[in-house]
Amino acid sequence: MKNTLFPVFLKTENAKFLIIGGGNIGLEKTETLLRQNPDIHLTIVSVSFKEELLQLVADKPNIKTFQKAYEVSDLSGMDYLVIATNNSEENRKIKAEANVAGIKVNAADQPAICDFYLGSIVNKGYLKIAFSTNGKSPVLARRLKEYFNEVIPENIDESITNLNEIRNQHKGDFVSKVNHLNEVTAVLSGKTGIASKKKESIKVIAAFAVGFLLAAILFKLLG
Ligand SMILES: C[C@@]1(CC(=O)O)c2cc3[nH]c(cc4nc(cc5[nH]c(cc(n2)[C@H]1CCC(=O)O)[C@@](C)(CC(=O)O)[C@@H]5CCC(=O)O)C(CC(=O)O)=C4CCC(=O)O)c(CCC(=O)O)c3CC(=O)O
Ligand SMILES: NC(=O)C1=CN([C@@H]2O[C@H](COP(=O)(O)OP(=O)(O)OC[C@H]3O[C@@H](n4cnc5c(N)ncnc54)[C@H](O)[C@@H]3O)[C@@H](O)[C@H]2O)C=CC1
Repeated sequence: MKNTLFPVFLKTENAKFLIIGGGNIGLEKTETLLRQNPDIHLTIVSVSFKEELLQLVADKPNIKTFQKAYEVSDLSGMDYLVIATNNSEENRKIKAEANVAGIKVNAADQPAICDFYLGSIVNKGYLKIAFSTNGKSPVLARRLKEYFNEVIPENIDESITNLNEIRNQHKGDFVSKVNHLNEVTAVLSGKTGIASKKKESIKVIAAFAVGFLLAAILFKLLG
């Protein structure tokens, strides 16, 4: 089993995104990008647009739409491209031209021509988790997102903010700062008795959850 994907978290403030294709998938990907940054710089080029997509972007000056067929000049100045047309031959041509222009490409239903995959995203304020199954089962990525959305407390942001304050106010050198932060977060690491017990119970719960999920999948498959 080989998994060579390298997860990164892109800064979107200054990046320019392009979507080619304004149908169902174009709409889905636009919603996905807007969920991460409502002010994202996005251009959508499409021969025709789904009405819902036009309505979604109507009042957003940061999103530009061009009703026309793709041309290589559309790539000018773009950083990331999501291809979502219904023409896989055209998609391959767009991908090749984008790569020549140094642009990284995602193609919704053609993993073979993707330079990167989109993940299933848990958003809890400053905390962000992205799941990938290396393209093998996107639905499982979505299920994991739903599960962790439920189990991670909404107020995790308070802990992150508190730790950030400790971090910023620390007057010591790098080593003493890391030592201090290690101390205050030791309860999470399993180095204390309480944490190891908690960890054990979490393992048992996780094993049950996975077992339950597998049983449910088997039940569906067989029945
Ligand atoms: C390779 C990848 C490329 C990419 O799109 O980036 C890809 C490819 C394909 N998806 C397909 C199907 C489905 N995709 C979803 C959902 C999502 N797909 C996403 C990502 C990815 N999908 C990348 C790999 C991610 C990874 O590594 O796990 C998510 C996580 C993120 C996002 O899209 O934003 C998003 C969840 C969003 C959320 O969290 O809600 C569902 C379920 C649903 O819609 O509920 C189904 C149906 C069930 C199923 O098949 O599992 C098909 C077959 C199409 C066909 O059969 O025709 C292909 C093509 C193929 O595999 O050949
Ligand atoms: N809709 C879905 O849930 C899924 C769709 N797919 C696949 O993803 C692809 C896209 O799906 P949809 O968004 O549903 O299709 P769609 O037909 O709704 O949208 C495709 C859009 O691309 C535009 N387009 C086509 N050629 C173009 C070009 N040369 N330049 C600019 N725009 C162009 C069309 O005008 C149209 O608006 C299809 O290949 C489909 O088979 C795969 C999995 C699920």
